[in-house]
This record gives sequence, C-alpha cells and structure tokens, in this order.
Amino acid sequence: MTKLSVNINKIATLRNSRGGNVPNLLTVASDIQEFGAEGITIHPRPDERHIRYQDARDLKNIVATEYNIEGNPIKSFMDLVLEVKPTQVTLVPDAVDAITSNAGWDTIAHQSFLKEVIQEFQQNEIRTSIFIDTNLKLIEAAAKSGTNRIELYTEHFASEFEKGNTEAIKPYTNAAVLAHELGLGINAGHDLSLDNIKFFKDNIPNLAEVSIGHALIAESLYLGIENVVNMYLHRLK
Ligand SMILES: CC(=O)[C@@H](O)[C@H](O)COP(=O)(O)O
Ligand SMILES: NCC(=O)COP(=O)(O)O
Repeated sequence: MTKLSVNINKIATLRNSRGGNVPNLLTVASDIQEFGAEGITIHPRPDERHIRYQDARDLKNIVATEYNIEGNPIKSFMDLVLEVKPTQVTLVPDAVDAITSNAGWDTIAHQSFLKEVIQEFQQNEIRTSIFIDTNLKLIEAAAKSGTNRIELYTEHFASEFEKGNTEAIKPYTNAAVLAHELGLGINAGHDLSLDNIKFFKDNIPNLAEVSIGHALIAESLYLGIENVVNMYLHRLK
C-alpha cells in the first residue's frame, strides 16, 4: 500500500497573498485528512514564503495521520523539527533562494554531515528520509548514512512522462529495487500528478509514500479537493 501525503505549501501561499487567514491552513489540513489522505507534508522555507515556522508548530495538534516536514537541515530547521517531532523529516538540499526543490543529495560528498543529522533526528524518534536522484551509487551511500527512507526526486520522470517517454521510469524502478534490497523504505515526490501517478506507482515496487502538492492543489481548482484526494487514493491502490 502506498500512502498519500498531501503537501499543503500552496494553501499557505494563497493565505499569505492577502495577509489574513483565508484559507485557514489548519482547517484545510484537517479536512484533507477527513477526505482520506494518510499524511500531511509541509516544506517550511527559510524565508517563510508559504509555510511559516509557527504553522509547523500549530499543525502538530491537527495532523493525526503521518506528519512529514521537509527542508534543508540548517540550524533553524533542525531546531524546529526537533521541537515539533513530526513522524518523518525529509532532508532536501535546496538553496535558500531556490524557487522549489531542484536537486537530490550528493550522499557521497555529504555522507558524514548526513550521518550526524540523521542520528540526531532518530535519537528523537523522528523517521528520516533523504531526497535523492536515481543514481545507484548515491542510493548505496544513502543506505550507509543510516537513513530510514529515501524520497525519489521525480521531476525528471514527470517531465519525460508528459512528453510520452515512458522509458524514463526505468532508473526509478532500478533505484527502488536496490533501495529495497539495502533495507531502505521508499518515498517519492515532486511534480507527481493525477496523470502520472498510476504509471509511477505501477512501476515502483515497495513504494511506501508519495507526497504531492502543486499538481493536487491545481487539479482541485477544477475538480474539488475531496474528489481529487479520492482520485489519488484510487490510483494508489
Ligand atoms: C521536496 C520537494 O519535492 C518539493 O516538491 C517541495 O516540498 C515543494 O516545495 P515548494 O512548494 O516550495 O515548491
Ligand atoms: N516531496 C514532494 C512534495 O511534497 C510535493 O511536491 P510537488 O507535488 O509540490 O511538486
């Protein structure tokens, strides 16, 4: 079974655009879980342009499913995650000014840093995941870092799939097979959508969780968020 974790960054973007509290992030998170989603993901960025650090704290009381916090483990982020203690932290090596996440970890170059950070989260009973590309050497190094899971960075798959290149799934399948052999749990995310999620799920063995935000919220403008959550759940069966 693959869990659907809904990334609510875009709800916070909409709220922040007017400075008030519409839409109410906490109500939306609560409703999304009522509609059947098995997790809530947030990615507080250092400039707090969508999710604010206080949102991460407030959501702790609202998320009754899996709570996943993503981000680059700079000091302020580490302190926040250690305070909030979500189910899972996903480490993403994005620059402060990145528009969105645009690369996975070089788990070889950053091995000792990752080991140290992962240990600290795990000592606090927070499951760890590393955002990563499909390079098999990097997957091997991820296993050596001690992380519980990896999150496959799916932007390349999504853009190739849109062009009709279904072969683009192969490195993801190979990476998932190796990761599973090495004892790693497998998550995936970035640009997954109603169009590509079934094909992705069908080709990735042992896919534990997908986190989906941008497309899901855009699709909800036309189809309604309850309906869209259920369409994803159906495709992930
Ligand atoms: C880690 C990842 O894949 C991203 O999709 C990210 O969580 C989205 O962040 P933004 O909403 O800031 O683009
Ligand atoms: N980890 C990926 C995520 O949370 C959502 O990514 P996207 O669907 O907004 O591209």
